[in-house]
Amino acid sequence: MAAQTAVQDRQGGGGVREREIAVEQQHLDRVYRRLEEKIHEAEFLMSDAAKKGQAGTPGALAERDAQVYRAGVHLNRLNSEFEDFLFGRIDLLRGKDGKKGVDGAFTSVDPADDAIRDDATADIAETLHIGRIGVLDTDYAPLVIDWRAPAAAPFYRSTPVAPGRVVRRRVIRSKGRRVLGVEDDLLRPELTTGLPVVGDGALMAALGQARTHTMRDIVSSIQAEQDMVIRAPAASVTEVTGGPGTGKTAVALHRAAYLLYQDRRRYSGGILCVSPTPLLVAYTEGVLPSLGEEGQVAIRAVGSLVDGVTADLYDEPATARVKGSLRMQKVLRNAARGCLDLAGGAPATLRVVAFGRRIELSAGELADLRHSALGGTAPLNLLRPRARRLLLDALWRKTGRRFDDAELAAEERQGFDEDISTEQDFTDFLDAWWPVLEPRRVLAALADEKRLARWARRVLTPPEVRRVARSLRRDGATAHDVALLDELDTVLGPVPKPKRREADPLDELTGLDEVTTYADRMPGRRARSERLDEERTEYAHVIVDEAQDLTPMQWRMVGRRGRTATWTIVGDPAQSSWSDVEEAARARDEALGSRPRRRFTLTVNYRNPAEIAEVASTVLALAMPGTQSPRAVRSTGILPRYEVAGDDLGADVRASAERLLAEVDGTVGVVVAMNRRAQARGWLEGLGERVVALGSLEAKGLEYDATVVVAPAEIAEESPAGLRVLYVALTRATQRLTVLAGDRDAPDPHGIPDLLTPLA
Ligand SMILES: Nc1ncnc2c1ncn2[C@@H]1O[C@H](COP(=O)(O)OP(=O)(O)OP(=O)(O)O)[C@@H](O)[C@H]1O
Repeated sequence: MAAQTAVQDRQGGGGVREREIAVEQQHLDRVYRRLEEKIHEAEFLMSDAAKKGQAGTPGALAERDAQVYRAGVHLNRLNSEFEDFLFGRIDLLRGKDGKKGVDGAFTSVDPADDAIRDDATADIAETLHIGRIGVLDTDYAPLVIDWRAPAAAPFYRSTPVAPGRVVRRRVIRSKGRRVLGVEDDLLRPELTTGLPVVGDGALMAALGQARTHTMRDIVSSIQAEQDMVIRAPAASVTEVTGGPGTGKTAVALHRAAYLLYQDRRRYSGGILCVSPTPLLVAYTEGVLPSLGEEGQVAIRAVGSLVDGVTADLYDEPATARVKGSLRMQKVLRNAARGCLDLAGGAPATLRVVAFGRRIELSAGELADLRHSALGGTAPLNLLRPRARRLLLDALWRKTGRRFDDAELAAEERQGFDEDISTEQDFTDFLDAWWPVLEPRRVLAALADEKRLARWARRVLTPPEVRRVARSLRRDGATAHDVALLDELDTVLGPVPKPKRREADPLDELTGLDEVTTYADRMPGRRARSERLDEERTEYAHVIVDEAQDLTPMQWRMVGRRGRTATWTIVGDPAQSSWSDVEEAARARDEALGSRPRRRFTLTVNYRNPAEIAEVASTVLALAMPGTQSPRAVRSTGILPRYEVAGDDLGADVRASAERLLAEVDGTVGVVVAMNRRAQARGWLEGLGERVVALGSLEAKGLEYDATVVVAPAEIAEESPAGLRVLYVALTRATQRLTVLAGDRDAPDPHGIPDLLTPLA
């Protein structure tokens, strides 16, 4: 019966949709009335706190700060204009144990034994609305359940196969205070409950929407296998693999929001999310604020993990391979030591005057001293005091002074040390002989091929040396250089800072760990929050997106930021642009140590229609034979278009892009080989903001309504991992794909390049 009702309503039976929208509107109105009351309460608390500001005793001030903090956070969240503050509803059968949890909802997942009568009728015992934050009514009944609360889990987890207590799942679409639509999924179609069912389900509605240049959250349509990952306990390492479009990035970001909700105090230590490119950071960084979370999560490109450096260049694949390999550790250690000699200006000998006569350390003696100072593994800048001491010891020995009385000897020695070490000649010598080294200076020194060859002897081959030196002579840095700088930071140790200025009174004001969102937004405190962000080098949780692309040296860099952290790592080996997959896997193991890992696999492709996924899978079969493609969740009936470029590649690319712009409402991405990036931008000039040109490596993680993949063979031949990079390029479109064969492709009579032709 109910199933029949559903069918009728999906076919647009009467005013059911309008009636159901009106029902949800009523609920939303009630929620907003309650929110307004709570905003007034929070405002009252704020002004009350301001009055206490005049009280003056330390206890009152601390209480005031805590109160201002709490009220501010609250007010901020309430005032945020969420496009769809309330987005879900579940109608449930009576639960097994009839117990309620702290959020006011029944806790049992399973229906009571007698919840369903013999004639397959049942009553709805509980209706829960799900939203971005929880709201309780004056009588503590839940008006809205936070999507991360345990009571909201069935909204995401229930499936027709395992529905639990859920009879109907509804996604509510609203804008501001207006409900615009509802989409229902009936999870127990066999039951008669009298619930109307409207629409075709929320997932398909979400997937069909036009894309913009920023990622949307998926909070209203998270699927069961994704929910398992999002809510997995934060123990040690959570590893998620899955093909393109399976929601790995989305899931990782929602997990960050979930972890903060679960244990805000623990994660006040910060969550770091590492992304492969600045483009992917820009694409994803709006998701957490839309989930009501910001402040505690830093999303950074792997090339922006070291303060003061931004990677704005790319390395050729062969250079990246060398710079990313673990062999660079040895080269950098040699270089750091070598740089002690390079600083220049240190006289060959050290001469000082003591006790009225000259004393001198010869070049040979100095070399021995340096050798013994360097024994051990401490960072070079931290060895400077030791080097200074060894110099003073050696000079003292040269004075030939002997004392029978130990106390007198110690006194004399102390006087000697003070005299010598304040002498200009000695301090100048020390600065030149054991200079304080900065990572950038050492890295710059590697640009000299002869020097690098010396430091890399028996570690890198001559062609490798040439490549690395040449790449470092450019102005700017790559994401691989940033990992080298970070390694050097460890090899060299901290650069002694000039004396600290007076303590900032704000440092004392916020004893609370959760300085956070509210404090960040207070005018005048911005500078402090930025400073905190800069100073934070260790995090409580580290998320690595596109983990398959981190080089061993980058793993070391990221690993240093999460020594005591829990981890979420998402990636897909089939999309790796790193040529030595095994070396990267070893480095990952080293970064993660022996922490236990919990593994998940996502299996459904939500991005590409089946028609596009099929083309991509032919390339996957070449790139990683035997790898399973994820199952595309929908099909559009629109086949990829194949074209063959003529003499003017640029004009053909532009024409393809123009055609796609006319066919889709949202974005168009044009993917070219890395060395054509600038050229491609020129081809698309004037076509507007909906279209972008991307180098193959820049396309990682992004998506567009439509894409043009230009000259597949060029992309595939760019590097040893080229076929995997091409696989990435082919999996970016949500609706339409055009493949434009170039010079190096061998298209068949239908224009299909040989690389994209299924193997016989
Ligand atoms: N449950 C869902 N509901 C709605 N949209 C979803 C869902 N899961 C994923 N998507 C959408 O599918 C697209 C792909 O998601 P995402 O970028 O997170 O995938 P990915 O696995 O990281 O892909 P890739 O490996 O290609 O980078 C996004 O547009 C995302 O919003």
